[in-house]
Amino acid sequence: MIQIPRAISGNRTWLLTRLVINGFCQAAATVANAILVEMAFDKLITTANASFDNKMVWQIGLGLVAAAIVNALLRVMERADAERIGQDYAYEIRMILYERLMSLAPRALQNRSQGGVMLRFVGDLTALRQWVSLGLARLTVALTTTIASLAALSLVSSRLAFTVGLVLAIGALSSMKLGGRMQSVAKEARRRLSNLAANINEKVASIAVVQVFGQSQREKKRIARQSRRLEEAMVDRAMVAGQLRGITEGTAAIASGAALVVGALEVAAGRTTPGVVVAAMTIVGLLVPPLRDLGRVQEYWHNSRVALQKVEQFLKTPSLVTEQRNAPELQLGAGRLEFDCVSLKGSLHEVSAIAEPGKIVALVGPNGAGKSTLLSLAARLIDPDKGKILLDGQDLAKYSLESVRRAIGMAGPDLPLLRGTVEKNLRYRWRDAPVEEITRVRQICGIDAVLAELAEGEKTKVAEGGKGLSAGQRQRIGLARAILGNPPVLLLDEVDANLDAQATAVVDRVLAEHKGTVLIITHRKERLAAADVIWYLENGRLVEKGPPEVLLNSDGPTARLFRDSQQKVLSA
Ligand SMILES: Nc1ncnc2c1ncn2[C@@H]1O[C@H](COP(=O)(O)OP(=O)(O)OP(=O)(O)O)[C@@H](O)[C@H]1O
Repeated sequence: MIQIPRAISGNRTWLLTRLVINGFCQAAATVANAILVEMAFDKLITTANASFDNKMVWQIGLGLVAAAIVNALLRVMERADAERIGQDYAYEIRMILYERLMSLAPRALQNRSQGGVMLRFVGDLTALRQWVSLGLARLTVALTTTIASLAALSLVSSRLAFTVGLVLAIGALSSMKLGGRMQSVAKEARRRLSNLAANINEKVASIAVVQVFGQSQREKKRIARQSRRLEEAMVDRAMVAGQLRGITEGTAAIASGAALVVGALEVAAGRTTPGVVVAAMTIVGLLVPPLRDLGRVQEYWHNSRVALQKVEQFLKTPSLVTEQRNAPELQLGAGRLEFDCVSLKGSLHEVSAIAEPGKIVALVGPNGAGKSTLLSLAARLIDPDKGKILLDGQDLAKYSLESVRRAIGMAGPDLPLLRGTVEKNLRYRWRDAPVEEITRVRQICGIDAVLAELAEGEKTKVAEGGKGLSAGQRQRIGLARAILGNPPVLLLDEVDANLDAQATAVVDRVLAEHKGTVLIITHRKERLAAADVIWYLENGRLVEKGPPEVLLNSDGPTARLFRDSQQKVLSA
């Protein structure tokens, strides 16, 4: 199980140390400010008439300006360091999440909502970053500054320091008591945001379904309902956050008042000067901005706990593919692909078959028979529960995933084009492919004809999934992407389903010219003629295998499947 790094570790420990130093420096500037205020009060204001020192006024004035500038600069540095520490933490978790995402089998991800997964990368990371940079970092500096300033004050008047410290401590305790409530409202707000995001994400992806079935109004009502619920949860959260802020602001005001009252008593008792009281109030005044921010720290903390839980849950998703540590590279060979008693729960049962090098195997069978699963196993998009898959005698499970994928080319509806240019998609498998290889692939897949139809040729922009191109154009680019580099094994999943004769001709050309072994899933009888052998699957079992001329002319399940479908077409 991948461990989530601690918020403070590695490089971030140094950044936090810098923040602590910054806190001490802010305390020093605050205390310097307070001392100057005390001097101004005791030496100039209360004795102004006796001996007014013009030079001292200037010195104190300049000192106050210098302290203010230093404080402002320290706040700028603090903000930058706080952001750095939060961004660094978010970066580390983002990379862990991405690595995990890439190690998951597409099938493992299919059971999760896309919106939910997106939220891990956007909302949850924001919550974690906010906690570290706006919560933890702020807390560190504010605590350092407060403790150091109060310690300095206690040297002049311990009673004043104690009074201010006590009020601040009571304020902190009362805001902590609200923590439990904050946790539940933060969780609820997060849950509702997640529901809304998942729904909107799905509607964006399936806009045509909503429109075709005339459900726009119903879906609008659903979004409105979810938005209202989110609004309520957010207002609840804001109310608790407001209460927390009220407590911190009230605490600051009470601390000021308490310093004034206790200071008055101390002055009356002759234990301190009015200047010290004013200095104490100045310190409280300077502590107010950081304390005000602290009101939100708990909110950030609770948001981050919820986010962390979600991130942990995501990291625990079973990957369905396991790569051995330091797995060696698979050696490329002629492309002999062997399934040795392969089983996958719910999909395949003890499938054993060999695709000989350079042969074309047509996978046929009714829907849900396990054909696509067999291709996914060959590409190691999923690992079998039992049995082995061997490529040129090498057990795929023992070799690095990258080297296995280098040996495999794959095309089909589950492998859409990516956002970017046509060229980027063509070269996706091999960025620096030599011109001759690109030319070969372009020729086989009829890419030049596609480019001639596009205004900007290779530079034409493609949206996610290849939107913006016709199904035939997408199919050709997808095929070209798969055969680039001439992989020893080519896996084609219904690449010509529902396409015209021109598109079918492209598949014929690929089958004729590709030198490696090909496994092709097809529901077209004419496609079987090009195959060397047919594997017929049903209910996850390999029921029949043999050359097409034998299987299609026997009374076996393959012949029955095509006879039945033909009859259905004729009677329709
Ligand atoms: N993401 C998934 N999680 C769990 N089981 C799945 C998943 N995808 C498919 N299956 C199951 O695996 C079995 C085989 O499905 P598969 O898609 O391999 O069949 P197929 O022969 O390719 O079907 P079709 O011709 O409809 O594409 C089915 O019972 C299906 O329910």
